[in-house]
Amino acid sequence: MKRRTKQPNPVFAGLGRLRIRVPAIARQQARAAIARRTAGVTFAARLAFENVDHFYGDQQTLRDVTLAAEPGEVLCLLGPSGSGKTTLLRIAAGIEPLARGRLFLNDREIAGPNTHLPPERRGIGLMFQDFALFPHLSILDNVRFGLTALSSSDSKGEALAALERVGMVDYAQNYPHALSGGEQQRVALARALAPRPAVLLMDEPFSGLDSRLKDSVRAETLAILREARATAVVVTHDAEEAMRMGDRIALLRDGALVQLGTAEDLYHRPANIFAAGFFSEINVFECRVSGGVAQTPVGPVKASAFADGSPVCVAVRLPGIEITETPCGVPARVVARRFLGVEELITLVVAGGEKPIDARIRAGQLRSGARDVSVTVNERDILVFERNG
Ligand SMILES: Nc1ncnc2c1ncn2[C@@H]1O[C@H](COP(=O)(O)OP(=O)(O)OP(=O)(O)O)[C@@H](O)[C@H]1O
Repeated sequence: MKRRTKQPNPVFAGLGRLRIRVPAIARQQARAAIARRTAGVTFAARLAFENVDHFYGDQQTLRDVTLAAEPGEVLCLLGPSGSGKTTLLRIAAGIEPLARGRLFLNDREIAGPNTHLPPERRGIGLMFQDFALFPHLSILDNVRFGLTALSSSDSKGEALAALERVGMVDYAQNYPHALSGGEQQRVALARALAPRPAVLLMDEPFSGLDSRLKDSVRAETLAILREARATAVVVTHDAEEAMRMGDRIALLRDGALVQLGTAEDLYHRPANIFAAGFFSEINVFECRVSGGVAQTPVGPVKASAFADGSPVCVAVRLPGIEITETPCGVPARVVARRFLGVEELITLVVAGGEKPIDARIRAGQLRSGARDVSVTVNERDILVFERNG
């Protein structure tokens, strides 16, 4: 059972979204504060994990994880549920101890066998999945919460500047329950960025938003992170979100790092079949190599890097399968079609294949009623892996 130290969700009291105008003087203060601070630039740092292990009781949660977020970069931690993404963030924030390994902020060790810098001294900001705004505090006071080291007027100026940056300064006197999910997300971002953390950690920051709002809020958040030049580590389980946001992506599975690279690296050169399947829909065929070729139900595939007799997995991306009624490839029969708008999902049985395969084609490309077809495969959509890789 998970225990997380999250603040309670704001209470939605069903009140209308009343926008309480802040005085013009407050907006001027906010703009002046931004101008003084060269657009609220943070001092981005490098956050590095070295050989980190972690356990919850007997269960090993992280296994020898080594990775770093470079200054000013957005690094996405991607992986299925339970792969250890949140645990890695909690270790970085200092709210979870590590069992082995070291954590560095620039060259300074902040956690290790003999070191544990408390969370409040790390200069690392944490933004939770549910935004964790305090329902009893105004938006302004929510953002001022992390600025207690400043004088009252400075903290007000900084908080207003942070709200101005996310386009929420006019809501400063409102309370969280009167804001939409997207507005709350922006306030949470302002609160996390206001103390100018060296690194900002974000745990599934868009998961509470509906899919339409998600795209725009994600784009805005990315723009704000870029403007603030913050180093950000963003947790997500959605590969497309990681590709949209991350300068680089760290893919985790069962607490271990599978691959670290750009979206292009992970899509075009996945380290194994798991990474390939995480970034695209694939058909998988298990076969043995003979004479540098793997014989699959959709035809022979070049596998010259593998010795004769090697067991391999051949992954074929769904859009890489071409279907025509002209007999020119492997004979197949259409057994199901699903219209998806721009595309169509086609399920086929291929002569000699044990199980049906899927293809994604442009909608309308294949005559309705087409049954006996030919299948060819685009070489760039084929990936071959060692069977146990
Ligand atoms: N407080 C806890 N006590 C015991 N086990 C925990 C605790 N928190 C997490 N776990 C377990 O540790 C493993 C990793 O959890 P973690 O939350 O880091 O994964 P995650 O990749 O963030 O998953 P999700 O995407 O579902 O949030 C899981 O098996 C989870 O059940």
